[in-house]
Amino acid sequence: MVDLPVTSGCLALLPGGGPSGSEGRNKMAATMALPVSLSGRFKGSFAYVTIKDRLPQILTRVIDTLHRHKNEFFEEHGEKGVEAEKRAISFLSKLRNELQTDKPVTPLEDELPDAALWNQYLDCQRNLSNGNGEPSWFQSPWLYVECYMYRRIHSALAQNPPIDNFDVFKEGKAQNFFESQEAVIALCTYFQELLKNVKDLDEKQLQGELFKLLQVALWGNKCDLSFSAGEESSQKSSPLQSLEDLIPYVLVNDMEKLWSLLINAKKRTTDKSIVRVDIILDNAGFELVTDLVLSDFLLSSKLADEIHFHGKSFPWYVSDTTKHDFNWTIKQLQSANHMRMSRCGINWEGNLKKGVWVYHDHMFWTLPYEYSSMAKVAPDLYADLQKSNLLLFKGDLNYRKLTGDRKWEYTVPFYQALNKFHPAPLCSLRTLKSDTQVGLKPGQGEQIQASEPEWMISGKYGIVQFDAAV
Ligand SMILES: O=P(O)(O)OC[C@@]1(O)O[C@H](CO)[C@@H](O)[C@@H]1O
Ligand SMILES: [Mn+2]
Repeated sequence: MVDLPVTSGCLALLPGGGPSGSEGRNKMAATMALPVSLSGRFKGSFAYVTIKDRLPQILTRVIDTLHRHKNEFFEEHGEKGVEAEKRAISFLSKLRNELQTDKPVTPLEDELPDAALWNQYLDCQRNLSNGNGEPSWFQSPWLYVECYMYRRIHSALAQNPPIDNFDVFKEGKAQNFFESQEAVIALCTYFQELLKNVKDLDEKQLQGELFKLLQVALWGNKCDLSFSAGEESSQKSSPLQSLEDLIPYVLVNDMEKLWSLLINAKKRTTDKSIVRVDIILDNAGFELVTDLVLSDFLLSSKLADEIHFHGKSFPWYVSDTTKHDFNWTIKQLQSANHMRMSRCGINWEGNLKKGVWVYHDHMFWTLPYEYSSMAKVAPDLYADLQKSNLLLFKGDLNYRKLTGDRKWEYTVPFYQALNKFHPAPLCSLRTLKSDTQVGLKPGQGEQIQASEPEWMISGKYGIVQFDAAV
């Protein structure tokens, strides 16, 4: 892990920050004020309901999980394990109380490598509040306090050896994987059949298969567990069957642009150059399998030569993928009692060994920053992403961080909401589970709103939204 500069915090909120581009669109983004952040201070908003109801529920589940594992901790570590469990539970109960009573956000007291950055970020939030009280759970930006909660859960465990490596969300992630078994089999079977003749497909057919697997990866994002506050949320039916019916629910559909980018990159590659695609992962379980199938397709069809995966360095937003989840999933597939599934697992392990699949985790992904701050906060990560031909950002939280989690007008161009975050061409594959959306046609949002007030938070709608980074 690199040393991050401790001097930067809430960068996007600093007036005049960031490079000033010569291009017209750049200038516009630099001079326009950013809309206000989504926050629990807007009573009745989705942020408010999440902080009031869903986050305390998640904390209660975490506490229950620790209780349920008490005997296991005792068997593994003796009395020390039980003591650690008690300390972690009391830390988490205190956290839940702070949240529910809208107490000020407190500095982190652990000594993990990112603690200084979090505390710096808090200082910045304090400065921004301009004497309007301390940053607190309901008053501060939703994105900040929600990320902070997951960092405090991490702290509760990390500070309490010998249970410091226990992932409180592991069971839920595994359950989601097992309950999606039928859908995983259907997808692996389809894919293994496709592989048999992938070399003979003409461009039109290749495009058709890419579009299918992109949509499967998009709808795979319905299955996250923080949304259901940890209750089961798995894929029961074949993910390929309903794609046609779901097309009207794809509100922004830039798949053609993705195709052009990939096919042109493939045609331009020489012996020395390679096409690299990066996937900024979201949830483990079924969604991760859809991402791995898409990645395998990109390699097998030679649309890409290398895939780089970016996961989380500690358990995050209940179902997000850590390195352990990534390796666990591939192992599960490998050892499955189903030929097509195990074929997939074996191939994927091979891809990792050959170095054509590379897994990364960077501290930045579990910090509260919006992505427009990446170039300053994590220049090494930004520089790495610049080497990519295409960045695929999976899921809702990534979209919130791409667009800064603000009250944007629906018709604001995606380019503008990215607020100078353009390391490489990028695309968001996301089902809508929070009330922020840009890049819609005039009237499009209002029209859906009129008949379906929950359209932005139900996960029923999705986007494949592309930015060319020029
Ligand atoms: O990023 P993901 O997994 O698609 O979704 C995470 C998520 O469920 O967490 C937040 C609610 O707590 C929502 O904003 C968001 O939809
Ligand atoms: Mn997630």
